[in-house]
Amino acid sequence: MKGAWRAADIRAAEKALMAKLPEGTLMQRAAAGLARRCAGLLHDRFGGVYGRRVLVLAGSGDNGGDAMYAGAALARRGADVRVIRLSDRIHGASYKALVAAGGRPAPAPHGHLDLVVDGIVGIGGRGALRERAAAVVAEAVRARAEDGGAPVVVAVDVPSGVEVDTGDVPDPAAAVRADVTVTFGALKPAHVVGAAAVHSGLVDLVDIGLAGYLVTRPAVEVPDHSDIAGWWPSHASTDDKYTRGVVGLATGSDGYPGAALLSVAGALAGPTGYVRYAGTAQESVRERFPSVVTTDSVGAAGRAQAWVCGCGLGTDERAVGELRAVLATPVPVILDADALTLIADGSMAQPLRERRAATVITPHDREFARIAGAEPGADRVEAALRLAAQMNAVVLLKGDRTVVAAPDGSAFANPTGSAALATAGTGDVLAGLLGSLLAGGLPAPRAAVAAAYVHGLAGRLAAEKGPTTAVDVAAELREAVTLATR
Ligand SMILES: NC(=O)C1=CN([C@@H]2O[C@H](COP(=O)(O)OP(=O)(O)OC[C@H]3O[C@@H](n4cnc5c(N)ncnc54)[C@H](OP(=O)(O)O)[C@@H]3O)[C@@H](O)[C@H]2O)[C@@H](O)CC1
Ligand SMILES: [K+]
Repeated sequence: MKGAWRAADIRAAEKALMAKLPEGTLMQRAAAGLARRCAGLLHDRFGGVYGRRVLVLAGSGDNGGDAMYAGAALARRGADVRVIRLSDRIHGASYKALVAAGGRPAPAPHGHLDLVVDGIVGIGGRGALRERAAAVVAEAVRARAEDGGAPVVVAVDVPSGVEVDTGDVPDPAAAVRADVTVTFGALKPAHVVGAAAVHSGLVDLVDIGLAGYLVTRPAVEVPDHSDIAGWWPSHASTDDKYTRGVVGLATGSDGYPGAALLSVAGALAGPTGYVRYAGTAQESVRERFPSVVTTDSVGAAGRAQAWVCGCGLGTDERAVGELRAVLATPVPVILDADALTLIADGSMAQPLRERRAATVITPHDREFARIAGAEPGADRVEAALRLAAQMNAVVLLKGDRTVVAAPDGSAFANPTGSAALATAGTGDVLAGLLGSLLAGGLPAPRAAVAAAYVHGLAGRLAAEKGPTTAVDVAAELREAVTLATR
């Protein structure tokens, strides 16, 4: 698990570390790491640094300082380095070093470029880029498009124009879109959540010795393969289908039988051996998945270790009764889609409050708004945490980088998201998989994180093969589980 810290926490750690080091050491470490990464990229793409055309965009703070010191290092290796100074007040020592190494000031982006180094703003940036910087970024984007996608864009610490602490991008047209972001000391939320995560491109973390000085809890954590593999319920040879956990699905309706099938497909790819389906789509479920035991209602189904409720369930009287039956069970419950619509008017407040086992809700932004009264807004992590605390439930807030927030204040960002998942029915697959993980005994936050991770991988695998439907995502789940858990 990697943590991401907000700017204030990074600054506090930096201060504590700097107190033990000679002045300027951290910037030298950061700039050296940045120069190394830039040289590596030039080497990979163009075979070397010598003669390559590099443009440094330098803002008024230390972010510009990092960029100009790195530019100086590249100039010393023979690169043709120009710098656009975006403020009258720029980091003096690094500018001098750059000029001494052969770098030259430039008024505007001009001609063919191989590499742009974005040192406009780092963790000191606030709001959308100011006019001058925004104009240069827009001009660089236009020139890049005309030049067939060249140059490579490297953001220093964060892509300029994003909100570091939230991952929001107030003006996407005027924010840098990086191929690679070279960041220092620790990840920041902008690298892992919201639109800013997409603007960051590949994120490369340079160690500057900060780790031991980050004493606060990270704002958000990011799982990797080893977390998922470590958490995934393993099967002892003595397990039978019951000890592996039974997941119950109260999903689908006459109007939406497909949602039942997709949620079952998701559940079958999880670690549990036994899936019970309770609903009006029993016939299609049995036909398509003969191993699933079906009944027409939650009341008639036997026991389960977790219930999934809502995907395609509808919002009629019958659906309300099924939701009440699910909420009354003493086991973990996932509320998705129509179940979220049904709880939005507050009519289920009491049964929800009375639950002792975990509740997980899986809203997209509009469903979130129905429950919370407003869309998540700029700070998706904070919004999800607030709702989690308010409802005493784990919130899985869907998005390009799905956020999982728990009532204990922990928050996670899923790194495997894919735009391919923004298509009808993928949420049903996710809910089924999540149900299986809960029935398999994972604590709710981990189950939600692991389900989002594997589901995201499946989305990517499906997208590699062409236009993606929820059926394609379900079909890739087994492969995704194998990849994530080995
Ligand atoms: N922390 C660490 O461990 C290390 C940090 N290091 C580096 O330092 C960086 C932080 O440097 P920093 O504090 O000087 O701030 P930074 O991000 O350069 O920009 C602030 C300036 O930008 C301006 N500005 C603000 N918003 C703006 C906007 N929307 N549009 C346009 N301009 C805007 C604002 O101007 P002002 O409001 O003052 O006019 C302010 O002066 C950090 O990201 C990393 O690269 C490494 O060297 C070593 C280890
Ligand atoms: K930057």
